[in-house]
Amino acid sequence: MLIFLIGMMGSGKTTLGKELATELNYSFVDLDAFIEEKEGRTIAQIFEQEGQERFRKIEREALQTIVANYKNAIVATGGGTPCFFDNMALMNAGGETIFLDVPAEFIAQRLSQSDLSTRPLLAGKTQSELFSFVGETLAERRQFYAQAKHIVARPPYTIDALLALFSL
Ligand SMILES: Nc1ncnc2c1ncn2[C@@H]1O[C@H](COP(=O)(O)OP(=O)(O)OP(=O)(O)O)[C@@H](O)[C@H]1O
Ligand SMILES: O=C(O)C1=C[C@@H](O)[C@@H](O)[C@H](O)C1
Ligand SMILES: [Mg+2]
Repeated sequence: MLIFLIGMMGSGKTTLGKELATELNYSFVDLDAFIEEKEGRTIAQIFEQEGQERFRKIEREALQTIVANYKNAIVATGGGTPCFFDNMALMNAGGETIFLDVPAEFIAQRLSQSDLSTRPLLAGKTQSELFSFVGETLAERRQFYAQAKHIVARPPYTIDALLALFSL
């Protein structure tokens, strides 16, 4: 089974995805890391050198490669992945999708304690800009995220909550 974790930057896709893969003895694929390895440069460099539009095409192709080549894997997607092309339909057809619906205030709080320079959409933002950006972006993206087959909408955001979705 392929399980895609979706949600905003900072919702915990990478952190929870790694734990879930270990628990299920599945492979773990982080879409951002997969792209960085394939391209030989960081996400920030891709944005800087070629812009977001090109990044979204690279991201779409990487997602197609993963759907075609992995069988039992947890895939932590990028925060924007569900919102471009028909990526949501591709993931729903290829496996199970789980939206980590973490409130904007939690996310902004977590992100404010992390390194923003690796996240090009957040780099250089002040604390108050970060809080408004997260709130507004989540509101815009919700229509895409909400197409997930499963939604974890309240704490605790733990792997037990994810395992319970599949009665595992
Ligand atoms: N359940 C949690 N409780 C508290 N903090 C958490 C939790 N999950 C993740 N974090 C922290 O939040 C930050 C972002 O988590 P993580 O990198 O897993 O998010 P992400 O969804 O993969 O984000 P991105 O889309 O930017 O890759 C990290 O600093 C992580 O330690
Ligand atoms: O939310 C987003 O649009 C992004 C999230 C990250 O995972 C990266 O994919 C990139 O920084 C863009
Ligand atoms: Mg991540």
